[in-house]
Amino acid sequence: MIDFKLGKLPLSKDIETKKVLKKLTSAHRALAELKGVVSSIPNQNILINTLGLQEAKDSSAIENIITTHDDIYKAELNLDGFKSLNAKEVQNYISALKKGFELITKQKILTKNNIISIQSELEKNNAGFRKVPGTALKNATTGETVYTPPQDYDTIVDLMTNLEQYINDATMSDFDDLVKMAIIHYQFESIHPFYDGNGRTGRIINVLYLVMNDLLNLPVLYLSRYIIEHKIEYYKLLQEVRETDNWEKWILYILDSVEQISKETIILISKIKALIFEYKNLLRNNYKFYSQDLLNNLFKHPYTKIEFIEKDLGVSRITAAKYLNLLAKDNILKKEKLGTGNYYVNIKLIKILTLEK
Ligand SMILES: Nc1ncnc2c1ncn2[C@@H]1O[C@H](COP(=O)(O)OP(=O)(O)OP(=O)(O)O)[C@@H](O)[C@H]1O
Repeated sequence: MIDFKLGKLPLSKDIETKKVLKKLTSAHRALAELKGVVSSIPNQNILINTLGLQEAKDSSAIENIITTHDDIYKAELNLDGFKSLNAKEVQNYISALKKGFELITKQKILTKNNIISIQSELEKNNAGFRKVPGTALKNATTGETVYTPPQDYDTIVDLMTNLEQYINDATMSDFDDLVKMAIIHYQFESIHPFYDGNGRTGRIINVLYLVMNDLLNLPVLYLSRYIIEHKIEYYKLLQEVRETDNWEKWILYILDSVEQISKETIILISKIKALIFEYKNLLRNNYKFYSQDLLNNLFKHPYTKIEFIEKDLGVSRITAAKYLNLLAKDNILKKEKLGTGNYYVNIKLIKILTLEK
């Protein structure tokens, strides 16, 4: 382990090398296209839930909290018959993501306290920044300590205050926003301000930063799947910045993740969009009770239930049950039983979500 002291931002050297500038062009192009595709969906908010659940699953998997799609959609139903601790943790991730989005939408800035609220929603505790020393980052295979983050509470607060400034004050550095996102992620993970949840909170900060800088309107670019697929490199490159000041590779890694995931998400959203239109026509032409709210409900909740319909459509329980049962009878939804309750699966949507790369 090298002796390393984490410095404050901004960086004093220029890290926008030729390779980085070249990669920035293609990453931005893909991201801009994603922003456009998202805007073309009639009710974009459904995507936060549907894609957010995917991300919650992937991001939690990096922390070895493994669930299936079936489990996370079941957990969202909150029915008595289903208990899974891991799925509950995944639910906490999505509420932390939504909370973060709400905070930046309202306040337009991402403060230290916002970050604490996000982590607290994720971990369901109020521990805040680390106060007791002893945290060290270890190599998962050998158990060897690779990096000791700041141990002292005042130092952590000081570095987080500096990071807060860097996140919110664009004049502190004229690097491209995607380069800044990579720097912010490195810096946050290196401060490692919490006892737990630093990785997941850091991944939420990434997407919020994109929204704050108008690179996206909604938090729908999730890098976790890329990180899972390139996990060893992820840890190695973070460590290389520290050990050899090798920023270029780290920045290129993040830019490549933005480009690849943008492209994949464009395909996914396009498929969802086509299915929304298919269902819209199908429902509008065949059911008197068609409404935009009903359509949105079926896409916001890949597994839906009577109470969701009651609430979203403002109808009685009996009416909601009648609608869902009719759609199930016509094979538009699949009715399943869980404990004493029923739920209804949008099978075509599930196919898109689960067959997705
Ligand atoms: N050598 C390193 N340098 C900087 N950051 C590191 C290093 N090794 C790990 N990290 C960061 O620490 C995170 C893990 O921290 P922590 O266990 O608190 O978070 P988590 O959300 O619970 O876990 P995970 O990221 O595995 O989901 C990693 O995701 C990574 O971002």
